[in-house]
Amino acid sequence: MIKILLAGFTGSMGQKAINLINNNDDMQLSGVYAPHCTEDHAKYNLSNEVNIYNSLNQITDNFDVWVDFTQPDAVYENTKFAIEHNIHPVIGTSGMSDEHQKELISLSKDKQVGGIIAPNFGLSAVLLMKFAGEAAKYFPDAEVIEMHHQDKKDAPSGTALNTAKIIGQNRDNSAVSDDETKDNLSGSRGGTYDGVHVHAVRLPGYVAHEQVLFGGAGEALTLRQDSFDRGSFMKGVKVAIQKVSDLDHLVIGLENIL
Ligand SMILES: NC(=O)C1=CN([C@@H]2O[C@H](COP(=O)(O)OP(=O)(O)OC[C@H]3O[C@@H](n4cnc5c(N)ncnc54)[C@H](OP(=O)(O)O)[C@@H]3O)[C@@H](O)[C@H]2O)C=CC1
Ligand SMILES: O=C(O)C1=N[C@H](C(=O)O)C[C@H](O)C1
Repeated sequence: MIKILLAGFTGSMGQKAINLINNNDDMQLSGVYAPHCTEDHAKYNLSNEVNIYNSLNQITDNFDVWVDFTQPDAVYENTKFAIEHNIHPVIGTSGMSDEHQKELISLSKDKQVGGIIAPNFGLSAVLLMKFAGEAAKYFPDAEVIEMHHQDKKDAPSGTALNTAKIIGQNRDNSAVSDDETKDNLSGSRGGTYDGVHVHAVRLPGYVAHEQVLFGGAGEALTLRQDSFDRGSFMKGVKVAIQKVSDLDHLVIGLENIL
């Protein structure tokens, strides 16, 4: 039985994760971490046996896996806490800096605690990132457009940043066309990450979507993925919970365990 602590259980993803755990016989939701939540098991689909912890230092029980769907400003501390307490982190929360990721990978190697940070648990997004890396070898000129629901707290998305990083790692940066556009409206060319322009759209009705546009001489290639429902992330979360203890350090990306 995999004993799970879920952080962010009141949120959109947290509620989906509770259903996933409750519907899998090899998983047990043993605790939830929620600094702002007063006890209200029924409202959040929790059985009364599940402990609600309001601060990290209350967490004294043993857990196997820490599932995190919280907020960018909480995720580093949470992941560090999990690794330091020999709990395997399965991290979906976006917004962790490269420096923090590097530090936690190093900590996980020292402690030999396997874990995963997945910028995206959806297969369509994982494949889009893989294909973008391949396309970037032939089309070095590329831009990323991500589109999300209006409640998303961070921009650009973790998936978009990871896509830009993969493009930057796979293309010949000396072959990228010069861009001397004069920005008449600040921000109109988006932000740049590893030299790749990234644009973020926030609109009601959307869930999570991404396009990567590659341009070449007289031709273009467009890659697109759409998550129409948050349930689309749960297959990836399930695999991560089941396989994370096979790892001996923290890895970035679901593709590492598929
Ligand atoms: N990797 C992936 O495939 C996916 C990742 N995500 C990411 O997951 C995260 C959560 O998304 P979503 O569920 O939509 O967001 P929500 O805003 O719906 O939920 C956020 C949750 O985090 C809790 N929370 C807020 N502050 C803290 C804190 N300081 N410490 C611990 N918990 C806190 C909230 O509790 P309260 O309201 O009580 O403060 C709430 O339960 C985001 O970063 C998002 O980008 C989302 C979808 C897929
Ligand atoms: O906030 C979301 O919704 C999502 N966040 C993740 C991200 O920042 O990439 C994954 C997915 O895009 C949904």
